[in-house]
Amino acid sequence: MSTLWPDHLFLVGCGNMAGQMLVRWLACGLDPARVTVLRPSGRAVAEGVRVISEYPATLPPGTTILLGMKPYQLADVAESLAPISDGEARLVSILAGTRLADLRQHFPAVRDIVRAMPNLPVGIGGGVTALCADERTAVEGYAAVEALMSPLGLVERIADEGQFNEVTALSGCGPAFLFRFIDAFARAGEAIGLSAEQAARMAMATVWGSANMAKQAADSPGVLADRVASPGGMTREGLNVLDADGRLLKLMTDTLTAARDRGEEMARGG
Ligand SMILES: NC(=O)c1ccc[n+]([C@@H]2O[C@H](COP(=O)([O-])OP(=O)(O)OC[C@H]3O[C@@H](n4cnc5c(N)ncnc54)[C@H](OP(=O)(O)O)[C@@H]3O)[C@@H](O)[C@H]2O)c1
Ligand code: PRO
Repeated sequence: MSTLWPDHLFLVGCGNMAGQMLVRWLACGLDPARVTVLRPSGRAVAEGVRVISEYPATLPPGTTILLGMKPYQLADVAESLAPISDGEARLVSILAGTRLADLRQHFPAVRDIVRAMPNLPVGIGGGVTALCADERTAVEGYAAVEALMSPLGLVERIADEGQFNEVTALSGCGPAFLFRFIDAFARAGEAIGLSAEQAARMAMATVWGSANMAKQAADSPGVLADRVASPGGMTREGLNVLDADGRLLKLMTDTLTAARDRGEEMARGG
């Protein structure tokens, strides 16, 4: 896997999201000596990884920078980071709602800039990472970032950056929606009379088994749902509730629309 890794990886921020990416990279063989994390708290990250809270005077040659702080901090971070980021550095941003054009404006000297949207399950190699680059980014630079993301799970190139907020709503925010679903599923089990612990255990195992089965099956999830439902049986009555007036589909569409629209507001500086 050694060809996956940049000569040096410089993480700006290492919280929930970038932290999970780093966990997976280290588990897959990235040498911690090749990693520097800049975080204001200076809190340790992992054995062998250097943590700093002030910007260095220079970055090592062949550095890939990962922007993993909050989107609104871009201007502040760029003020210190852009002067030490030359054309040899490669920049990857996971900042939600932050366009390639904004990144280019803040880092004019950097040639290879890739916008990425990972999600939290990357930490166990079961994530989704969407990528997008503009024409100024070299083909090899884009491919190198794609290779770096490959141990994290599914990697999808998005040709049209205009779809990046839709992608973020689906896969970037998606784990939150699914965690909420699992929680509600378990609590509904409790509401109809099961113990909280047993309902939580059984809901989780049901979701896990169904997701894995759906991933392997030749048939679509829609067909699989019908296969659970015996004519005139219990499942059909339940599905009728989810399906009435397209209720579940409408709920999910409204959820993704709200998340997508927030990304558009953020891109406008909101
Ligand atoms: N959470 C997700 O599921 C997810 C998914 C995709 C993309 N994202 C994107 O990932 C980014 C981080 O989100 P998160 O959920 O990981 O947030 P988080 O857990 O709050 O992490 C933010 C990180 O930024 C660091 N930081 C704070 N101020 C900084 C500064 N001035 N300069 C440099 N670093 C600074 C923090 O340092 P300390 O550790 O020292 O406090 C922390 O490590 C956001 O841009 C978000 O849009 C998040
Ligand atoms: N977390 C980020 C947010 O909530 C983006 C995807 C997941 O803005």
